[in-house]
Amino acid sequence: MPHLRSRTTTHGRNAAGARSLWRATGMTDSDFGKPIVAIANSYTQFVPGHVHLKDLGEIVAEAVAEAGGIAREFHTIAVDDGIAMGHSGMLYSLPSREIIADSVEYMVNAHQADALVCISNCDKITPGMLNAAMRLNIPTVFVSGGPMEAGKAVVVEGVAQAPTDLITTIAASANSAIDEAGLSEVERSACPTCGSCSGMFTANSMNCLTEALGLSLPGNGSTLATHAARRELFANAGRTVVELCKRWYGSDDESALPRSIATKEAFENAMALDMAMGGSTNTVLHILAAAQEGEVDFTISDIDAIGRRVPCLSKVAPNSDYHMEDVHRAGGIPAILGELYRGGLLNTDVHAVHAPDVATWLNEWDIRAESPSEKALELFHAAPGGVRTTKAFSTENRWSSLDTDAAGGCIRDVEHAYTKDGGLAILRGNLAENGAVIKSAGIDEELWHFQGPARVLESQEEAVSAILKKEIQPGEVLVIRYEGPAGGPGMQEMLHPTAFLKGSGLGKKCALITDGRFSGGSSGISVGHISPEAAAGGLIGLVENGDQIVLDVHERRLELLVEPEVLAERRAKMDASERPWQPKDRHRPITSALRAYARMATSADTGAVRDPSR
Ligand SMILES: CC(C)(O)[C@@H](O)C(=O)O
Ligand SMILES: [Mg+2]
Repeated sequence: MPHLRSRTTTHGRNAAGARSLWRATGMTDSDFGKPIVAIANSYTQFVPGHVHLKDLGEIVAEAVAEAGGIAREFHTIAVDDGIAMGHSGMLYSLPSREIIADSVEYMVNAHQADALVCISNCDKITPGMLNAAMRLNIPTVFVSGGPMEAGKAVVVEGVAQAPTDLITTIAASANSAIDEAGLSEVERSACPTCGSCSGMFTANSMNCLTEALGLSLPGNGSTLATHAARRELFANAGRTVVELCKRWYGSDDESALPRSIATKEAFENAMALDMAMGGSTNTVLHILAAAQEGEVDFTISDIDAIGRRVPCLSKVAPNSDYHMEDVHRAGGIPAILGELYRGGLLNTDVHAVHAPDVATWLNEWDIRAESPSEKALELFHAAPGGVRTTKAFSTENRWSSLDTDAAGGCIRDVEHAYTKDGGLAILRGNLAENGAVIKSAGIDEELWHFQGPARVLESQEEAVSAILKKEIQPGEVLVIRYEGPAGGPGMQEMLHPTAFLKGSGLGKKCALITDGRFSGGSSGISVGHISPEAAAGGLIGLVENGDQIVLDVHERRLELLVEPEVLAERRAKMDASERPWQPKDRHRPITSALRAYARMATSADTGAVRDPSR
C-alpha cells in the first residue's frame, strides 16, 4: 500500500520541525495523517478568465475538509494571451506553460502534498497544470474557471456583428468600413463577463479536452463562469480528489492516478473530441506535451490518423456564430462524446475521475442518451446572465429548452457531420517534413486546396505591418518564419495577422503558413507549427518571394514547388552564410528568461517542451 507522501513531513520524531510549521499554517493534531491536497489556483486580476477565481479555492478546500482531507492552496501565474497579443508580450505565452508546470511540481514536491486540484482556465494554464499532473502522477482533479458569456449583438453601419467576441473586435479594428464609434460599440460588447473568451478558442478547447481525458468533471468545459451551476463543479472537485486519495493511498487502487486515467486510449478520445468540435490548433501542441510528460506513446501521427477518421460535428466561433453557451445548451462535451460513441468512434476501455467506465459516464451525463440523469438535464439548462460582471456564479438563468437537434443544431451526429474529416488536419510535405497543423473547420471545403506565390515575412510584426499597409495581394501565401519554439522564441500566436487579413477582406483570398502558431480565434487558410522550424534548418527558412506553394487538406500536403537542386543550392548558401538560419533585419530584444526557454525548446511536432539535455 503506498504511504501518504505527506507522512514524510507529518510523522515521526524527525518531522517535528515540519510539523511545527504545519501547525503555524493552522493544522492541528487531528490533521496529521489526512491527505494533504494542494490546490493550484491560477487567480489573477490581470486575466478575465481568472479574475473571479480568488475565493473559489475555498469552496474546494471546504469540500476537501468535509470529505476528510486537508487542503493547502497556492497560486500560479497566468498570461492573458489576448492582452499579450501582437507585441513582444506574446513571446512569453508558450514558455509560461513550462513555468506553470514547474511551479506546480515545485510546490507539490517541496511540501510532499498527496493530491492536487488544478483551478485553471486560460490558454497555457490548463496545459501547464496538465503537464504537472502527468509528471507528478498523484490523484488530481481539474476544474477550470469556465467560459465567458458571448457579447451581445451590435449593428454597425447596417451590418450585424452578432454575437460579438474578442475576435470580432480584433477583426473590426482592421476593417475600414467600421468607424471609431462602431468599433467602440463592438469593443464594449465583446467581452461582457469573467471567464475564458467565449468561442472555441484555446482555453475552452483545452478545458473541454480535460473532460474527455477523464481528468475533470462533466460540464467542466462548457458551464459558464457566471452560472451558479458551476459552484458544484468546484465542491465536487474537492470531494472527488479525496475519494481518489482513499482509493490510491487506502486501497492501492492505481486506477485513481492521472496516468491510469489519461492513457493512450484516453488521449485518442480527447483528440477525437477535438476533431469533432474543431478545437484550437494549440491543442495539438499541448496534448503532445502532456503525453510526453506522462510517458504516453501518443504522437503527431496518431493525431493525423484520428483527424482522418473522426468527422467534424460542431462548428463554434470563430468557425460559426455559436459560442460555448450554445455548446452547453446542446449538452456540452458529454453530448459530443455521446455522438462519437454512437458512431463507434470512441475508445470504450477508459474511465474518468468520476466514472468507472464510459457507459456509466455517458448514461448519466449525455443528454441525448436514453435516460440521462436529472442532474445532467438541469446542468445543461444553465444559460447566460446577460449582465456585465466579474463575479463567478452570479446568474441562475435557465434555457427554456435544450438543443437536441442532431441534424442542424450546435452539435450534430455523425450522419449529419459538417465534413467527414476532422476539424484539424496534420499536413506534411517538403515544407513540413515533421508535420504542420491546419484548422480545416475554419475554412470552407472548396478552399482546402490553395496554391499561390510566397510572400516572405521575417516576423509577425512585419506581417501585420504589410497587411495593414495593404501590401498583400489576393492569392498570395504569406510565409511568416523564425517564429518557432526556438526561433521566436516561444511560437507567437498569429491572431493579429489572421484577424487583420479577415478584416481586410483577404481571409479567403490568401493563405498564411508559419512555424509559429495560431490563436484558437484564428481562422482562414492558416497553417502553423511547421516542423522543422526555420531556426532549426527547416525548408521554410529557404522560401523566397514568388516561390509557388501548394497546400491541400484532403491530401494532407504542404509543398514548396521549387526544384530540389535549387533548394540544395539555397541550403548550401544558407549554411555558409554569416548568420545561418536566423531572420534578416530583425531587431528583437530577447531576455535571458526567454533565451533559457529557447535554448531547451524542442520542435512543435513534439509539443515544444524543453529538453534539458540540449
Ligand atoms: C486570446 C485567445 C482567443 O485566447 C487566443 O490566445 C487563443 O489561443 O485562443
Ligand atoms: Mg492563445
